[in-house]
Amino acid sequence: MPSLLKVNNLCKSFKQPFGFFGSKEKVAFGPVSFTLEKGETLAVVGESGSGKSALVRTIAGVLKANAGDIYISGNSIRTLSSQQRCVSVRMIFQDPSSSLNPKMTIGKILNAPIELNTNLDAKQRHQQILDTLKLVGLLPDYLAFYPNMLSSMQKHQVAIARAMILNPDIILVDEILTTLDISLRFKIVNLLLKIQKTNGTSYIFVAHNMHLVKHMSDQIMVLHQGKIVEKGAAEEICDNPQHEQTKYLLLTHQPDYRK
Ligand SMILES: Nc1ncnc2c1ncn2[C@@H]1O[C@H](COP(=O)(O)OP(=O)(O)OP(=O)(O)O)[C@@H](O)[C@H]1O
Repeated sequence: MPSLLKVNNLCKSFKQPFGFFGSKEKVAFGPVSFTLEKGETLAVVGESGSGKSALVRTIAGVLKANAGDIYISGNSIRTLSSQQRCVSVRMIFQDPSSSLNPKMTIGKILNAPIELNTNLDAKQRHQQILDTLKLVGLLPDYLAFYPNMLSSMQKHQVAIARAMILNPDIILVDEILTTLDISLRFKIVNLLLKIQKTNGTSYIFVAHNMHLVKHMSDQIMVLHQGKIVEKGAAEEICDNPQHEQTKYLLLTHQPDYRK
């Protein structure tokens, strides 16, 4: 049986201005290869600029790869329509506060992806929105609220609801915990784990901090200057790191409860 997600020799580089008229290629990451199975969490860790966000943005289709292939359940994403891709893979962006449109109510924010990507009628869409709000622990009253009326925690819950609204197989989570204090971080991690248990969702979880992801990930992949320098079972990587960069990340980020 094919893996839920297979990433094969994926590469991304950006053109940067060089000299007066020239340009040069800046490699963001690659070549990167890995697989992700149903219900599994892969943490992508690395120092700032190591290519983590560019990698998940490329998998989400926000950025176009320069080379390599992505397969979902054995199908190349080149053969999938943008709707099929949206239903399979959703992304939660780095800062939920700025990624929620301040001019739209929560109801409209959650309705947009279903209206764009499914044939459900208004009643069915409303029911799906209510079910998803319940899944993330928000009351139906929030449908009429605007993002500026929500706490930081509630904005994160809405961002998770927006990612879950189409019940995707894979959610890409790009460093959403950095703006939260420790107790809220654990609440969000617990919410993501609860959703994974009930819906069988797979996560690719981008983080700086290895201690934070140790207990919520099945695998950890360490990126350094765009290359995978270490990859394996989360406990094994944290307890017995082999690469200097992994050792450095473990040393520089102490467990959160000690901060
Ligand atoms: N839109 C862009 N244009 C040009 N270069 C970019 C662009 N996006 C990223 N890069 C470059 O690609 C490299 C990887 O960036 P990326 O944002 O993926 O790193 P990161 O590991 O997610 O860092 P951070 O943890 O700080 O978010 C960096 O050198 C960055 O400057």
